[in-house]
Amino acid sequence: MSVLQPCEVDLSALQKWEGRQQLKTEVIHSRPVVAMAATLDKELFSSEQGACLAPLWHWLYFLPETPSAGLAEDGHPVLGGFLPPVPLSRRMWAGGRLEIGSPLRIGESVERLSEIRSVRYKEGRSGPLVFVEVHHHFEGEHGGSMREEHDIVYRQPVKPGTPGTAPAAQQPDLQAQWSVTVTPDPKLLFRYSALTFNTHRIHYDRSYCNNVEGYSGLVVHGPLLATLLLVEAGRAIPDIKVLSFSFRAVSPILDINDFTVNGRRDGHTLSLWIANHRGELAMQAEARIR
Ligand SMILES: C/C(=C\C(=O)SCCNC(=O)CCNC(=O)[C@H](O)C(C)(C)COP(=O)(O)OP(=O)(O)OC[C@H]1O[C@@H](n2cnc3c(N)ncnc32)[C@H](O)[C@@H]1OP(=O)(O)O)C(=O)O
Repeated sequence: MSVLQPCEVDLSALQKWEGRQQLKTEVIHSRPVVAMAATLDKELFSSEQGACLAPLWHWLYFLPETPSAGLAEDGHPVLGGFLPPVPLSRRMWAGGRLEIGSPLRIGESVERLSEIRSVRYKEGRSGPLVFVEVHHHFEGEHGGSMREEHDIVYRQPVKPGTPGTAPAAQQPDLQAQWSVTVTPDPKLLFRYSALTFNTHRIHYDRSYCNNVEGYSGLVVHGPLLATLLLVEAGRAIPDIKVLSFSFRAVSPILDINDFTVNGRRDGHTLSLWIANHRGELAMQAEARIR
């Protein structure tokens, strides 16, 4: 039986995608690591053959291969292939969880098995939401092993030219031991979109972003914010080994203001967060370290 949600989302039709799988194999080449380090002005990570890939830098691999003719208006591949055809048009990266059994290594050939784990409908304070949870299992030829759960959220469209409903503001409840201010300029956003072959127009097309998706500035990539959390943690506490990482993007960071990358360590736990220019929480994360 078809279940229609208040915003006309036929959830049971979308849930037919649950269990769908995709298998890809790729060699972890050094070039993306060199380019990402240049983008962040950091020389922290080795790009030598056999070196461990920094946590979250695997997002520079297994990139989409959809031809331009197969892209939707928002720049993402047209839905209905691997991902279900959710009828809410505003996609965002909502969060994720990562368990690192053994880090992937540069030069290693890695197999990634992806599966649509669940499609869920929720009524959020900002409107109807559909969450698609995708699981990835990475196995490298030299023992690299990671499990990842990725939450993608779809939000309802806004009336062209009007601002969308913003999620409620929250204040971080922790005292930072380190805090770094970042200016999200167009060069940073362009380079991260290029490095991840991400055509989503909310990250580079200001007129589309303002007038179609209703954000008052370009949206900084969630995976870039998460990556910065661990890069700055690594600078604050050298030689940490990340065993697991989980994060949730609670409010968008826009390129019209600076933001801060914050963290603190309590034993084997890192509490990490991104705050906007008003000090409000935009992303919260936790890492287990050794
Ligand atoms: C790459 C890429 C895209 C991007 O990078 S987009 C930029 C990064 N992402 C963001 O900026 C997302 C920021 N978050 C939000 O805007 C809001 O959190 C969101 C997702 C619109 C939801 O806000 P609401 O205020 O409407 O939601 P509620 O707090 O009322 O919660 C309703 C239920 O949803 C669950 N939930 C909320 N947020 C998340 C989340 N981030 N992850 C998982 N689940 C979430 C919440 O727990 C509530 O569930 P209940 O079961 O308790 O009802 C690219 O596209 O590739």
